[in-house]
Amino acid sequence: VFPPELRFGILKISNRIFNWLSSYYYFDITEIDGVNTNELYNAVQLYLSSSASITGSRVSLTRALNSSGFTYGLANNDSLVDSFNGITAYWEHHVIQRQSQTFSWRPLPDEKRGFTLKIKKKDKAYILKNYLDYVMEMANDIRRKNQERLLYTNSRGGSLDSRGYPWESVPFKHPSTFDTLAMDPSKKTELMEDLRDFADGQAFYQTTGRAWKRGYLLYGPPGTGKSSMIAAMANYLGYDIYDLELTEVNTNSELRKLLMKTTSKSIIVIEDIDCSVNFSNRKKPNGKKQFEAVHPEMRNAGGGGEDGGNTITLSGLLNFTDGLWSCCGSERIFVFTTNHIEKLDPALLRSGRMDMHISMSYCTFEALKILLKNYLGLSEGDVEKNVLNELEEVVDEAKMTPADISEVLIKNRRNKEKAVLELLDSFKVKKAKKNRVIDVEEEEEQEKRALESPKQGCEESVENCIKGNEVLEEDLVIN
Ligand SMILES: Nc1ncnc2c1ncn2[C@@H]1O[C@H](COP(=O)(O)OP(=O)(O)OP(=O)(O)O)[C@@H](O)[C@H]1O
Ligand SMILES: [Mg+2]
Repeated sequence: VFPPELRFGILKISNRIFNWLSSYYYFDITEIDGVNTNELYNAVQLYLSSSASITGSRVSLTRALNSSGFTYGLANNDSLVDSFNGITAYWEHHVIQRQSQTFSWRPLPDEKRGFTLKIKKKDKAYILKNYLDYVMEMANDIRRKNQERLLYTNSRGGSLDSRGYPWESVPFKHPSTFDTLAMDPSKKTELMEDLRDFADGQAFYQTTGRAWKRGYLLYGPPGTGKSSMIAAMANYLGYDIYDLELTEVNTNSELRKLLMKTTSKSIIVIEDIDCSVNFSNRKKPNGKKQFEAVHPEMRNAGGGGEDGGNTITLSGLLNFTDGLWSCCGSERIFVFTTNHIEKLDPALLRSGRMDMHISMSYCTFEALKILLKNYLGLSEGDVEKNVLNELEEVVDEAKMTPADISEVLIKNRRNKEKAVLELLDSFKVKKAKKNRVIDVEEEEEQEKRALESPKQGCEESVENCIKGNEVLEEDLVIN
């Protein structure tokens, strides 16, 4: 009816009248907010997935690759009513096909998704203040209760996915727990208490003005349970794991972006930190510390600035764990692992950065008892007294890792007695080998000393002689 030039104006006016007459407010929660993924969208989806199953509305069912459970979701373009403290909230899910893009800096998903929340105007203040916080909290709870934790990796390098996310994730299902971890019980209890204090310590961190984060350095020989310990930590606290592959990160700013995209209640892991970075090249000619990632192109790319050049610098890594950027989220744990703690820069080790240094070492008798219980179901009383005594005698000197021991136990697990005896044999063989090596080394050392001694004596006498002359000369000058 109306001419085209009037249509837009009339639509605008009619919208205003409608809004004025309507007793409802509408809030749009889109999946992608500008360039970033909207966390509220994901939370609403998860929260409604629990309510949708109750009200019997139409739901969409998904099961992610490798996932152990189904995820319910509000079906496309479906709606649902939820009530919160006597207030009614209407949710609607929109899915619109996106028009084909001619040009975009970043590819966007084919569908544009979002939720619309409809609430009475009089409830606006209350809903905005309490309800949305409640939705976020419930979503976090649901995720934790599902026991479905995620393991994230940045193996794609610096490239982002269609939702602007640099991390890829898979469901995390490592079965390691503190019960299955063989280590000194007192150390284990100390660590578990520390983790619990951290997770419950929001108020403490707030009052002391500290960022709510904690750093752990796990060090020790290969096969002593460092990676298993990280899995146990994640399972104990119900946190996600971000496994940061430093060799895939090209610059400090990329590192910072990765950090910004991690969520709270997570463990950020850098495994084998001494191998991911080139320590031979830490000192720049001008004396500044350089911390180049071992990356073929980067080695050729050369220096770069202290920050933001072509390489990751030590200061970039320190900022990542301890600087202002490290608290862009909260409740985060940093874990570094290494086989060679002596190779690490002291700046990385100081408290505040790595709050706890945990040594994972060769199997002790206490740890052995845990392995026997877990692998063979044998308690201390089930093993013959003399065998147990022998095990206790040799275990420390044998210097076997829990990984070596678990191999012997797995191989013989059908016959428990044989498994224990074979383990004892392995201990003895290992101990004997070690003693032989020590004997040979000592012999070699003695031979070397014998060969060097006349020469040493000669050199010493020459030195003394020179010194004597110097003294004489000095005396002469003084006189
Ligand atoms: N302390 C331990 N308690 C129980 N099992 C262990 C322990 N240490 C090692 N294992 C077993 O040995 C295997 C290897 O352990 P893990 O990968 O945790 O060692 P790591 O210290 O991370 O080694 P690396 O330094 O080579 O990365 C695991 O599958 C685990 O079953
Ligand atoms: Mg490991």
